[in-house]
Amino acid sequence: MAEQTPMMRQYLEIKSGYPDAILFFRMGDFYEMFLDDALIAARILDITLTSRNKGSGDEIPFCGVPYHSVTPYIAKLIETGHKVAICEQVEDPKQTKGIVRREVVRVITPGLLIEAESLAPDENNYLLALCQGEGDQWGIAWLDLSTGEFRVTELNGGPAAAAEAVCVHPREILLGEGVELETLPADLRDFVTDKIVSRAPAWVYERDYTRSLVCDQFGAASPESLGLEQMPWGLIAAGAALHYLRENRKSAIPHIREIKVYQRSEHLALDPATRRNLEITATMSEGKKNGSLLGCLDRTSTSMGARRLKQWLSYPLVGLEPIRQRLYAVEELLEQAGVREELVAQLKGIADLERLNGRIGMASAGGRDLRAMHDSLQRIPALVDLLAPLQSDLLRSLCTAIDPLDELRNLIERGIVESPPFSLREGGIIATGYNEELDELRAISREGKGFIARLEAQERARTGISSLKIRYNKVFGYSIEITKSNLANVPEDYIRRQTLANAERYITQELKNYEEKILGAEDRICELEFTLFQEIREQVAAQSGRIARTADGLASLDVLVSLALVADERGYTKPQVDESDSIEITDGRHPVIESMKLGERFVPNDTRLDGAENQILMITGPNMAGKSTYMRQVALITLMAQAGSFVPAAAARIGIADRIFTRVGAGDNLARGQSTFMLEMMEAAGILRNATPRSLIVMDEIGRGTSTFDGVSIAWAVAEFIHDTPTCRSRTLFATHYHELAELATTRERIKNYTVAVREWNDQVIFLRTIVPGSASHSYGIQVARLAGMPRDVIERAKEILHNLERGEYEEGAPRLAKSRKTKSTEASPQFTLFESNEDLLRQRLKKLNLSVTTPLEALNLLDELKKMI
Ligand SMILES: Nc1ncnc2c1ncn2[C@@H]1O[C@H](COP(=O)(O)OP(=O)(O)OP(=O)(O)O)[C@@H](O)[C@H]1O
Repeated sequence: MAEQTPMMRQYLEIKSGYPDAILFFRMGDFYEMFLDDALIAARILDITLTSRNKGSGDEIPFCGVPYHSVTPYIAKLIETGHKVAICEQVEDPKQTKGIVRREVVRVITPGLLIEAESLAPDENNYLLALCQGEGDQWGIAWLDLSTGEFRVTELNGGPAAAAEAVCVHPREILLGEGVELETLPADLRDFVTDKIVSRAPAWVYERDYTRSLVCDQFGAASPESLGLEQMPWGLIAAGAALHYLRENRKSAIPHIREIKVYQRSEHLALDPATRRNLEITATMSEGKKNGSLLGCLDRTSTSMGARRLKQWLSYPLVGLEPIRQRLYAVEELLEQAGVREELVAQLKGIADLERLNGRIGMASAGGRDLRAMHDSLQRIPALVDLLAPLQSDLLRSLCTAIDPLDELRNLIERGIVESPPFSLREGGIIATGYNEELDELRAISREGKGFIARLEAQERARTGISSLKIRYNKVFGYSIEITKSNLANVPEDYIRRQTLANAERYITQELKNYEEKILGAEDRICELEFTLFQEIREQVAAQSGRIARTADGLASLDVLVSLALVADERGYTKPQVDESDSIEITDGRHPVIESMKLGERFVPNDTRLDGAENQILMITGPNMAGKSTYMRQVALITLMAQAGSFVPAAAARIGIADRIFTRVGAGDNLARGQSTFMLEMMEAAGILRNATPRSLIVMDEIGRGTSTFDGVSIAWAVAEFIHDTPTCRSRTLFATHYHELAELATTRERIKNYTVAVREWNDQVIFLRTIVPGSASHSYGIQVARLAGMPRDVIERAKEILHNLERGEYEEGAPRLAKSRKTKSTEASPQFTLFESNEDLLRQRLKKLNLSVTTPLEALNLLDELKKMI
């Protein structure tokens, strides 16, 4: 770098402190970027790249954006994963000799965005800090700077930590300097790999330092008083997040006032695969809200409500009482249709108070933000009146939490004009009557303007020049403009100020005097208005705790109203939630498929699951019959009930589940070097390890990713394990194309067979979509292939092959199934035992019998068993 002008030296010095950010270097009305930053920014922002010292061999590439329209440029850089450091001039250039002092006042990172334009209204924007503790303990802290939400927890093991991180869905992840991604547990590494990872210095992850940061931020004497005594790693993660925040934000964050400490066991556990498979908040194929459960249930009126609904569906409850409270509230809002409608009308007029509160707290809110706060608060008294007569505990407590904040509303009403300008520096924000001095200055300015008009008329009369005009211009101030043709009539006391192509501009002493008075007053007005505005904003910020509580109450209210609305429109019913082990659903429907109205009427189905007789429902049935839909519908109804929603069924009793597991379909994870089948087995293994008798498992075609014999053996053994293992014994929906598995119901008392009814007609299959007891005899795969438009020749040939296979015959060049396999494998491997005839099994059973030690009762039982086998 040859050019070392003082300015460039200053730039390089500042830039060296922010190597991983694009430095926006303020120069007058522009932010300039230099060198590599300029190359990156010019490409992403599509702006012109130029260079200093052109042609000298020491060219310095640079580009710039105007300061007043910087937000979209920053947003674009952030969107593409960059950080932006804003470097301002921190002294008045007019008062400075030499180079003006500059400082970075803020670093904007993806996880620390607060600008409304850069944030999706119905999505939180989280920064997640991870800290690995001893014994594979993980501290996780996550915060949304835009709303002030801050949560912390601790988890045992990489998979659990990864599952939580997936659920939080952060925009940015914070790790300690030196923590190599390769050393993270596989699940976490996978999660972190394609995310934006930022680093905090390693020394930050130190107990005393983080402890003091956390206590300081939340005004606590000790971590104990915050409920963090049992979470040493959570505390460090929280402290690291606060450190990062302070380093980058460089200003107070008063709206982050509460730290919510939670345990994973407080919520229905859903592993990442299950969240994906059940399409709870996003569709599997496109990752979109539309088409997911959230999309189907979201009728909220505010962004706060939309975000809260997402949280409720992401974190369903397991506590009976809180679930019931939500359900009672929805029930009351469902019954009170009139109140509900009026609540919706009020809620629709309420802005995003959480984010407004954040911007006000961080002193980045403008006049329009304050006014939006005012207009929202104005709706609260009516809303509270509507809520006051309602009876349910939850609605009553929301009614108390929602605070009309009258004095704040009055303050803004008195202080801020109805439609304030965007800029804070150019006046026009503060209402008349709010401040005496301001009113006086405005009178002077107004008077001055009247004077100008009078002077213009007076000078026209004096000179006889009817085209004479008094003009104002930012550089030259006021002047009298005379066109060239009238110059002969210019009086002697006019002093020339500026020459234009067709005119001359003059000043008079009188005009100069007034100019000073008016412009002086206008400068003072802008200054005073800005000060007054800041004072008002600070007074509002001082109440950020009350605003946060109100916003929180409104968000929950909005969700409850939305749930009631959907329940009403779609005929959902209130589930009876209890601590039994039953799931009993009458006429259940799949909420999303039903709402899509695809042309086919949705056929409702019943479900009965329990720990005594109906633990595992073994569902066989043709392709395309509706097995997956049915199983997902049961899982979704359970999840909805535990989130506090009514459910798509005529009646439902839900014994609370601690976890829902799904093993559905198969997706490759080539990045991790695992095959489809490997992944399927890993997921299944995870389920068998973690499921409890309170869990709900959905197993859809387990084992189909390998050969038939291997697959059926695995499926069989998995079903047996779930049935026989006391610590697992979960309520299970098990769909399979291996019709052999239906045999399990004869030997396992809690396995029941179901199938999806179809009608055969003219070699075609008609799906009736009804789940009935019994098992299917074949899959109708070929008929489905025909429906899918497979060439007729292929269909005919497939039928021929199937026919031969079913008769145990095979022809040269055609597939050989059981026979070929059996001949290859001479020894009876365990999987073949499944297909041995009942006679073989009978023989084996009798062979093992030792009559000398068998009691008469045992003999009788055995006889009974053998009889059942045939
Ligand atoms: N109860 C129902 N009422 C109406 N339509 C249904 C119902 N259940 C499923 N369907 C429709 O049938 C289609 C196939 O359902 P699904 O995928 O559940 O079948 P499947 O038995 O799991 O098939 P496969 O075994 O081939 O995976 C779905 O796309 C859905 O639109």
